[in-house]
Amino acid sequence: MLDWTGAEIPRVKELRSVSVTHESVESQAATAQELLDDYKAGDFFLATKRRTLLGAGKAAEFTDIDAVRLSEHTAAALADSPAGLAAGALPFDTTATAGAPGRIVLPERVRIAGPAHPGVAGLPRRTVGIPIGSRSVPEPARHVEAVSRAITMLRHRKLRKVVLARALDVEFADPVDPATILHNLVLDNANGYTYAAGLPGGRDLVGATPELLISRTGRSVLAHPHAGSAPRSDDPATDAANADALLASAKDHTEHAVLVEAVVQTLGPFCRNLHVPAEPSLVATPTVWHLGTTISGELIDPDVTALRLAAALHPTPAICGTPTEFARELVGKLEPFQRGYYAGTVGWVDAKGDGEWAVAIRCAEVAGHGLRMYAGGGIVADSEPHAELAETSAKFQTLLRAMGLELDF
Ligand SMILES: C=C(O[C@@H]1C=C(C(=O)O)C=C[C@H]1O)C(=O)O
Repeated sequence: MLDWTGAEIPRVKELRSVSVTHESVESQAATAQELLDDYKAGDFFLATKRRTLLGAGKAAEFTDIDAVRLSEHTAAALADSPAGLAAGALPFDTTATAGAPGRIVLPERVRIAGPAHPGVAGLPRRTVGIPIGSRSVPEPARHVEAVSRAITMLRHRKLRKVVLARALDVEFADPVDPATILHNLVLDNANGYTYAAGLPGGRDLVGATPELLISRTGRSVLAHPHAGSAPRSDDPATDAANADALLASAKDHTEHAVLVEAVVQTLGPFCRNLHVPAEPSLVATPTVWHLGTTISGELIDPDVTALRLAAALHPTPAICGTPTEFARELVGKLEPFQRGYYAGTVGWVDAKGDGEWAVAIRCAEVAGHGLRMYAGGGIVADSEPHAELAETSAKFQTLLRAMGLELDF
């Protein structure tokens, strides 16, 4: 099995100059399907409702634990380079000195096409491979215990919210190609952000998240934080009942309010005219319902890039908790694994500072013959431990479906 925590990752930046081509949809009419077909392990890929982006090759690479420093290096490199765009991933923990570093690449070749859907909808699915073993980390009963411990702390009011996750390892008979998982994820997810990013050590992060951490287009800033979840159901009546129960759930509205408050507080100094709807709305993914709030604002200082905003916001209480430091510490104590890039952020930033950064959830880290999937949920004082376990199972379905796996765990 893989050693998910022990890899020695160099925290140096390297830069070599190569010629870079930045082909946009205007200069080359690539289709989203072509970009998906051309994606290979190590590349950066992002499909959204508006566009499909493929960054291939590596003109320059920056790795740094400190997300703000990484955003500054990236902005400086983009100013001096014909690359036009940088893309990559930040880990969950951007404070751990020995943890996984953020990794930003200036690709040698960037290609942008229109949205993948509806064009890809009829494509055949790909077969990911034959699984030979799986393991829940921790055992489901231990996750329930961890949630119970967190609830005790929440009731003592040291904490308002904490997000606890569990992992699922799957090992295959043959090496896993992230391209096959990405292909199926793109087919399954017409909305949201379907992504792949090369990681240090030759691994790949692949996933489909509904959640936008931040986007910047000129002075226009958008965040779409999510908190509050309920499973989808194949039975329309149950599905609608689950959505109604979520909209009526005081616990889920509390989880959501803590998140929106934190996002608004962080964006406040960067933006004017922040618009925050009074109530969240329902977001549908193929596997989970969520509560989401679209927050928009106008950037005060145009030099603040999308990546700099992502560095300021991350980690939000959607994936960490409140207060941040205490929640992060508790996550480290209660989860028996390092999150790595799960619950980090993936995205791109261009030379103007525009970009999109999505919350890296509903994902797997792929390496060699195996992969590790992650799913978590926000816990507040009136959470119920077994319901939290069920919530993580529903969230695993995004990846399990894409891999054609029906696992009971
Ligand atoms: C942490 C995850 O999801 C986050 C937690 C949510 C919740 O607690 O309701 C909802 C959406 C995400 O912000 C995950 O999918 O692993």
